[in-house]
Amino acid sequence: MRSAWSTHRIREAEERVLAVTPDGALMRRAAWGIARQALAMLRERTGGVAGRRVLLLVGAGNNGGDALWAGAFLRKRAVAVDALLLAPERAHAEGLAALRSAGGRVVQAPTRADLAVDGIVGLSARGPLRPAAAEVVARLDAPVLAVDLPSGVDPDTGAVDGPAVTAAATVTFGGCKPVHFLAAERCGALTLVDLGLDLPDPDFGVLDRADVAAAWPLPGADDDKYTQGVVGITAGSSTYPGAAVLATGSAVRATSGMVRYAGSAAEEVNRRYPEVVVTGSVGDAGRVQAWVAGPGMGTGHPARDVLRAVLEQGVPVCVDADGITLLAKHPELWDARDPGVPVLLTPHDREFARVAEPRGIELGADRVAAAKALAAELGATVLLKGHATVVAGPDGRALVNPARSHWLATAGSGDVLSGVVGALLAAGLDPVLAGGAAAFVHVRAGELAAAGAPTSASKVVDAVPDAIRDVVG
Ligand SMILES: NC(=O)C1=CN([C@@H]2O[C@H](COP(=O)(O)OP(=O)(O)OC[C@H]3O[C@@H](n4cnc5c(N)ncnc54)[C@H](O)[C@@H]3O)[C@@H](O)[C@H]2O)[C@@H](O)CC1
Ligand SMILES: [K+]
Repeated sequence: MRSAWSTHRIREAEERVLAVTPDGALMRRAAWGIARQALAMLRERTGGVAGRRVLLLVGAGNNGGDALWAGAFLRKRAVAVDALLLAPERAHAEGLAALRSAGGRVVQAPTRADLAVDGIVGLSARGPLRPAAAEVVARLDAPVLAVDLPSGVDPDTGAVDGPAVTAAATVTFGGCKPVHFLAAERCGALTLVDLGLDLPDPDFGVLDRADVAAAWPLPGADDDKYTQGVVGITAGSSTYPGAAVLATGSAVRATSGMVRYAGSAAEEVNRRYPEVVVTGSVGDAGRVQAWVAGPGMGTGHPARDVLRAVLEQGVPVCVDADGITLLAKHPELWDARDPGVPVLLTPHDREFARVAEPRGIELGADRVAAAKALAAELGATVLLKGHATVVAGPDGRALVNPARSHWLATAGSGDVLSGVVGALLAAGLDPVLAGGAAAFVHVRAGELAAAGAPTSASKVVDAVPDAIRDVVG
């Protein structure tokens, strides 16, 4: 698992190491990491390094200092290095001296380059690129290697509110920052240079394939259809039977355990998935180990009563879509649950706001903080959908799942996710891990279904087994 720390935590840890490290040693280690990556990129793109051209974009602080030192190292490999100083009077003095004495040039306007190094702004970045930097960046045609993070993107939230760098690669130092996962597409390939920092618990973790494989429940020799966890789905309505078919189908594809469906779309569900045991109501459904409630179920009083019946059953519940709206409209529904039993909400932004705003929690740029605050307030796990999905538990733990493509932005995609979450909750996974692993497999299924062209939620459902195979295989 990779982890991310907000900038103030990285800074505190850096200061402890700086206090016991010779002056400039940390910066030179960081700069050497940049130089190595630059050499690798030059080799890969141009077949060599000697005589290739690198343009350094140098801002006012230590981020620019890193770039200047990296330029000095590159000169030693006979790379031609030009430095464009965006705040000449505040450029890092030692770094500039090192570059000059290694034969680097200071230029007044961008020069032709095989690679640009973005040392405009790093940990202290606030807001988008200022106009002078924005103009230079807009005119670049070389690939960009970002020092620490792509300038103009908020380091702690990944928010982009104006001109910003899109890097082909980023080299960061000491520990990853939230931007690296919340705006992964701006960072390109990420490398971490170890600075020997003693870091506290991270702000959030990022599951990799091996973590999801280790967590994914696989049937053993002694398992039957009941022991792997029975999933109950209550979803759909006469207006929206499709949501029931998608969520149920996705649970069927995600587990070899049993799936039950309770609701008014029983016939449609059974026609498509004969292996599902269907009934008209939650009360008649029989025992399940977890429920998924909400997709397309409506927001009227009958749906409210169904949700209450589900919450009263004392098993983990994934509440999605209309279920979330019902919880916002009828906060007393929370009283129906046993507080010791996990509830996992899977809101998109508008659903999140419906539940959070009456409780004084705003969904601002810091999506991780907002999801954590709502999870703590509700005593429930919150999976906030978005380009990067955030899963926050009531105990302060959080996971982020960066998306790698946009194909999952399609109608019914959320119903598919909730079915996978349900399968994992029924198997007994911790809800934060269930949310994180489900989001991971959901993204993979989306990629497989799309294969580079628009797809549909039904196709994503069908791709779930391939996605699981791809992860656990
Ligand atoms: N602290 C350390 O020990 C280390 C720091 N390192 C580098 O130092 C960086 C942090 O350096 P600094 O704290 O000096 O600050 P930065 O270099 O991030 O920023 C410098 C100044 O830029 C200005 N600025 C802020 N937002 C801007 C924007 N949008 N457009 C233009 N200018 C803006 C501000 O005046 C800010 O003080 C890290 O990102 C990393 O690259 C590395 O050398 C490793 C060691
Ligand atoms: K930067």
